Amino acid sequence: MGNWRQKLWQERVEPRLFLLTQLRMATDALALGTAGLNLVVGALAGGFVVASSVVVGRVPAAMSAGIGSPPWRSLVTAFLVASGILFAQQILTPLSAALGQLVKHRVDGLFHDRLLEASLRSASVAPQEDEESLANLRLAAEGLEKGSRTPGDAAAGTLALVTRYSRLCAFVVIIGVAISWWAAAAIGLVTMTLRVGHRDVVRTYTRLVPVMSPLRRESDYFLGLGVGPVAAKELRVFGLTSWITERYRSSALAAIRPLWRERRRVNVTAFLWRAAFSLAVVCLVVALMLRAGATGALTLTELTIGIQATIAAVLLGEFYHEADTGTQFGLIAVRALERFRGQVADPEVPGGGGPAAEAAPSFTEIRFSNVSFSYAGSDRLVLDGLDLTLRAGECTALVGLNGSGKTTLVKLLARLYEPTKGAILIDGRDIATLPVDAWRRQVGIVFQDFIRYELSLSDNIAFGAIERRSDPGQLAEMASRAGLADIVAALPRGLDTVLSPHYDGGVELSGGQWQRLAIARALLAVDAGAQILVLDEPTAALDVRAEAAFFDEFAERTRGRTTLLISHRFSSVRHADRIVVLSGGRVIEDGTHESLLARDGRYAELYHLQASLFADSSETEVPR
Ligand SMILES: Nc1ncnc2c1ncn2[C@@H]1O[C@H](COP(=O)(O)OP(=O)(O)OP(=O)(O)O)[C@@H](O)[C@H]1O
Repeated sequence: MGNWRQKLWQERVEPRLFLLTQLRMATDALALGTAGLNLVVGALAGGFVVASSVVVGRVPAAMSAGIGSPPWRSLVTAFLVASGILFAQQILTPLSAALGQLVKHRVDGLFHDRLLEASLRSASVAPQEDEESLANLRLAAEGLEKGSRTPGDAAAGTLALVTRYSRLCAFVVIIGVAISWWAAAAIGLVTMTLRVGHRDVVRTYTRLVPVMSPLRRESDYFLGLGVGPVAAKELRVFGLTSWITERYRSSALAAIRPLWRERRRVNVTAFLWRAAFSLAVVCLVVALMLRAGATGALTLTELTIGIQATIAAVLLGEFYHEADTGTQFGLIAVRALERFRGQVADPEVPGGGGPAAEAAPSFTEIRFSNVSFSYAGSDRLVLDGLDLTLRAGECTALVGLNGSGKTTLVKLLARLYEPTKGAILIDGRDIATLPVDAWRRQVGIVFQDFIRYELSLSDNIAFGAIERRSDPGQLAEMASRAGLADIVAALPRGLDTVLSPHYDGGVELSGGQWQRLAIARALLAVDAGAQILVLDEPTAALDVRAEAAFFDEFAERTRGRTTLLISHRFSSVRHADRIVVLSGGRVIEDGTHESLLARDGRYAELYHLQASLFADSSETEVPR
């Protein structure tokens, strides 16, 4: 297919076909009913032009024959018919708008489902971190978040076009029948010339959306920082309030500038020739009609019909506010979602389609065999031929400098990404061959950047094994194991308390309390059958006493579990059965705390460095 044809197909035809299927699925009868009603509303406009022209045509005879005469009565009849049509238009137009709104909401509801399904369908998190697919996802969601220019608007707008175009058809046919088909064709051409011009302006603006969106994201970000609670403290403490205001102003201006430039271009040049052409044709047609009227070739009724229909038709050569913004901008989201769906087809996640019910086997070891990995869009190998064996029932600690790849290793273990090279094997079987959901149920993780869900405390714990949500006893037990018993007891609604001050009766927890909650979540996963527990910096926000208590409890509770512990705190790390040091994407040291100290390598260097820092400080905390 030629380039322009492909573009035409992708930009105009495909999204419309998709919309039509959505209309059918969501609103079969409703869409058909609305389209039928809109057809009637359009036809009524033509009927009114004819009826009101007949009224004008009958006035001279009625006036000369006088009140009560047959011409007078036929004038009254024509007037009543015209009034009836006007009345019907007044009733049906708002009804059509209301049905259009119903269609909009139904299609948007469907699109919401489709958007969520597309966003969550990928087993890997790569699409959510890939800038190109993320941009499509944002474009698809943008309109829905604001509630305007949505796919529903595109659907309702498409139906609204039925009114406008049926009105135009009615006027053209009326001119053809009453005056001449040449005049009808000329007026139809003028209307469509003006109309296409207006619609193309909107289309030009829609092409700017992908350009403006990233620019607007920056200004939206500064606005969010300025008005939201997240940065409120720092902006004030660091004296950044005027700087933020200025950055918001300049980024907002930068975002709107492409639109201003384009608006000047299309408004000044493109309209001039269209306006001149249209004016010339309309003047010619009206002049010919008046001449025919003057010579008696047209009756007064025909002349009135011709002039009324011409003016009404030409007025349709405009921007359709109820249809054009919706159809043009709403289709952007439809196209963006289709592109995103293509990008998350995700054939590269092996085992992803397998039956989730197939349980992952129990195992004696997990082996990272020659595993290499680099993130999409980067050539840098974060893991570079890594070999590591985690033995079942053992607690292995992973240490290394910032950026050495510890969290990345965990993400591969959870199959959020697949290795670029090599494999992760459980007792020799590649985990990529297991159904991804079944495998993930084997892994309970506290991520370093765990999520603080603005939901109830019990939901925050239950997310570790959602099927246990209805077991408050077990959720309370997990809270207690993670050291939250006192907190729960003090909360107004106990486990049901919503953890956000933005809700009535909601509360905010401290950083350390949130961390305990994330730990409770992972403990629930383990209780529900996960064989591997991963803790990425689990005690970073805990005070020294809480950390010590956590590890005493932790050692007790996780005995016999396969545990992977990532921490920069050597006081935590030394509790592990085995310590592995990561550097340059590989394991460079492996042993117990004592053996690694005796070896006097990287681990010993980092340990002594941290110990000396604590010894130098006035704090009494030292690595134990
Ligand atoms: N989603 C991502 N996309 C691209 N690069 C990433 C992504 N996540 C991490 N990286 C890069 O991968 C490297 C390893 O990151 P990782 O988070 O695994 O390190 P880490 O050892 O856990 O660090 P830290 O001790 O600071 O938590 C870093 O250079 C980081 O910039």
